[in-house]
Amino acid sequence: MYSVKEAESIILTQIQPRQETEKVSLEAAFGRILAEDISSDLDFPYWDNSAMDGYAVRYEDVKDTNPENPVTLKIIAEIPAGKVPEEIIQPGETARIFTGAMLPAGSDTIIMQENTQKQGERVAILIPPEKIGLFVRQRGTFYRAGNTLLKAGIAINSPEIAVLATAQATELTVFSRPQVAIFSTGDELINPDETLQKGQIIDSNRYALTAFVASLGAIPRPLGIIKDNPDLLRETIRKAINSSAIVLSTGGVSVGDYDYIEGILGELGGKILIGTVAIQPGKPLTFATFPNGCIYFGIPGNPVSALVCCWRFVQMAIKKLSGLTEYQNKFLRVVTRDTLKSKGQREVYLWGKIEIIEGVYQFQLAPGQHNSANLINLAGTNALAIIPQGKTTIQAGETVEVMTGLPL
Ligand SMILES: Nc1nc2c(c(=O)[nH]1)N[C@H]1C(S)=C(S)[C@@H](COP(=O)(O)OP(=O)(O)OC[C@H]3O[C@@H](n4cnc5c(N)ncnc54)[C@H](O)[C@@H]3O)O[C@H]1N2
Ligand code: MOO
Ligand SMILES: [Mg+2]
Repeated sequence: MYSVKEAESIILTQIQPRQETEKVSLEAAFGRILAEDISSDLDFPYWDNSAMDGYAVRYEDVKDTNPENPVTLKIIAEIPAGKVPEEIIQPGETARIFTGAMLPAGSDTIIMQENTQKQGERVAILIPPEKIGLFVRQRGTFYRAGNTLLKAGIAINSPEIAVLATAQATELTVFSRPQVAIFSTGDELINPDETLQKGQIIDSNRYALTAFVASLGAIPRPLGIIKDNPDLLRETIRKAINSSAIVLSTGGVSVGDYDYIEGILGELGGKILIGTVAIQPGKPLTFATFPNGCIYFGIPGNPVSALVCCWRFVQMAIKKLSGLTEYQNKFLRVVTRDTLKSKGQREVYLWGKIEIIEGVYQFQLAPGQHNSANLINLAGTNALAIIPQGKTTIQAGETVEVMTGLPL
């Protein structure tokens, strides 16, 4: 049995970022992972421009002005945004200017309108600027042409979309989304639209895992419920490993007589690198690789175990494979409002919520039973509190390590 850290390292070692890329338009780039470094041949700002509606002045002219005896300047031009100024500001002159408009030659400072008083063709500058260059957005001060703007391996969200638009990257190269096959195993399972007969269980894992995979930007390929029948399982697994980058099955990985997954993976040429992990819930996690590069996660069937394994292990695997540079899980140390208990044998993950209470993050256990079959109180959670192996109690008020960012 591997520790959680050992299992994490075994899994990550096997996963290489995919090489397949595709071109997408800027409009279709949101949520994708950039596969090329982006740079621009434009400085940003593109040219010196005004940060305020006001007057473009020479600092020398106005630095000693005051409200009692203001300097007045002759207005020789009006420069709205978009206009290229032709006039050169000489001593004693100014130009009316608006936010975003190009600075006229000769001027070096902007006086905001509120600190002036217009007097026909002239304007009185009532308050001196604190420094030369005030309210001028100088060319190239945010970005110099030719440098890297965005690095390959980042997720494209709204801020990156703005940068890409400004860099005129109307078509860009992103990593293509990996396909993830998903199926549930078990004779007892039925689909949610079927009538429950005695002894049966409604398949929730397939739906949970499909949503989980989609939330990571990969393409889920749900393959349904497969009976605990070695021939059916073998055929399904064979097809899945030949058509997907990652395969996720749930159930059939423990020590029961109907737990066939591990044996079949071996028969099909899979290399089983993990059979059990000292994690609760989720101990019978199976991890295997195939010669064609396919990665297989045999995930325990209990619904909470299934999602905890996905969050702890499959999440980073999908992220790394998808090309994301930041694929590691995120951990925080926060105060727990509840006392957290463990038998001490495995690393225990308790589901709950981190909430901001009086401005500080705190962890609160999900109410109800903490049982790996209780998927009901998993709803609404956003974090897993971790009790290290060997530790039995973390008292309310103490700090606990919490894994955040669950893609629910
Ligand atoms: N003798 C032992 N028994 C068990 C052990 C053990 O170490 N020794 N480990 C337990 C742990 S921990 C877990 S977790 C489960 C894992 O079991 P399997 O992965 O083999 O899964 P199944 O036996 O097929 O099912 C377990 C449980 O989960 C329900 N299930 C299965 N699939 C679904 C689904 N798609 N949707 C909803 N619920 C599902 C299934 O009905 C069972 O109740 O083994 C323990 N046993
Ligand atoms: O490890 Mo199992 O996943 O507790 O139910
Ligand atoms: Mg079983």
